[in-house]
Amino acid sequence: MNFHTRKWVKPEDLNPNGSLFGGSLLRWIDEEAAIYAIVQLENPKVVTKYMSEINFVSSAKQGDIIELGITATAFGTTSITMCCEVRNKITRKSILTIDKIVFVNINDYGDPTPHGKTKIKYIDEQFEDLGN
Ligand SMILES: CCCCCCCCCCCCCCCC(=O)SCCNC(=O)CCNC(=O)[C@H](O)C(C)(C)COP(=O)(O)OP(=O)(O)OC[C@H]1O[C@@H](n2cnc3c(N)ncnc32)[C@H](O)[C@@H]1OP(=O)(O)O
Repeated sequence: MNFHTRKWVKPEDLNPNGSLFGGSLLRWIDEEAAIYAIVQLENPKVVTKYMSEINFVSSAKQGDIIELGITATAFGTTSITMCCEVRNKITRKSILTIDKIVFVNINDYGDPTPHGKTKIKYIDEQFEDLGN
């Protein structure tokens, strides 16, 4: 899994216990998964359909640097399924895992539409396409 995005836990991200607010983390994950799905499906119109159980493994605190990792696990006809892990950038300790996040490729009317993708496209392949 590639950990593309790093976040610095700031005072505005904290819950009353002084640790990272779960809602902030989920917002960052939804955004990260949306960007991943847009890039993979090459369509800016995608919506979150489903998230499986969210396991908050350990907490993060103010000043921690955390990193978000997303990878595709399955390509359906109109959907893409991903898994996610968030960990501490320095200690590599796991903070959260989600086994299954499903995004659906939609058309201008908001209806599911086939994306035609079957496998992960890596960054270097995307640059190769641009160069050719
Ligand atoms: C480089 C370019 C830069 C561009 C720059 C732009 C930046 C701009 C960023 C914007 C980024 C926006 C990111 C928004 C992220 C949200 O926040 S979206 C908001 C929250 N989500 C929603 O509102 C969605 C509401 N739900 C719906 O509208 C409808 O349920 C949907 C999603 C259209 C699906 O409709 P449906 O009738 O349920 O569809 P259905 O045909 O039954 O199923 C579709 C697929 O979902 C699967 N599915 C259905 N139910 C489930 C389930 N419970 N579990 C798992 N899979 C399921 C089906 O198996 C099917 O998959 P395939 O077999 O086709 O692969």
